[in-house]
Amino acid sequence: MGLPRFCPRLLSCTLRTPNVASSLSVSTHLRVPGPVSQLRMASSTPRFAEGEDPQRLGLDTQSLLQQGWALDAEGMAVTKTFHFKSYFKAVSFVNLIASESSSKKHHPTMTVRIGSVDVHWTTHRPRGLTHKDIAMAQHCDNGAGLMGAVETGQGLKCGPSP
Ligand SMILES: C[C@H](O)[C@H](O)[C@H]1CNC2=NC(N)=NC(=O)C2=N1
Repeated sequence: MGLPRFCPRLLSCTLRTPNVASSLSVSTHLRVPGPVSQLRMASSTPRFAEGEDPQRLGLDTQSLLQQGWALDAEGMAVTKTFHFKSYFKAVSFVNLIASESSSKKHHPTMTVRIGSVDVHWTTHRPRGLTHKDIAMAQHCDNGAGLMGAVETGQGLKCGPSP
């Protein structure tokens, strides 16, 4: 098995000044589907659902953002990827969250990979971020600690060992 071959066009992109325009052009070289205008960027402003207390939730949301959570493009969801040393730990984490979701009747979208889990919390009705999303995101952070989550880059990865 040989070394990965570099794409000269991609290399020239990454060597340019790292401003927004160049990172967009790198993304198009990496074949992100759809036009550049549809690229999803994280929002910096949370949008809380009707009936929520933005003052209280605002502080809690800022704490989450400092702990590695991000807002989605519309500011209506919080997302985070948790990394694990084994697939079993990743699935156990999913089950832990699933159990709390069932009891609280509030459910995430989760994508399980061999050594990581993407978690996405939003509220569908009323539409936007609610105290339930914030509480469940905090529960995820606690659960990840219990399951031995590791730093980004330290999780199990698919593919041949080096
Ligand atoms: C009736 C039931 O409790 C509701 O449909 C719940 C189910 N789980 C949910 N989960 C999430 N994430 N958002 C919701 O609005 C939601 N609604």
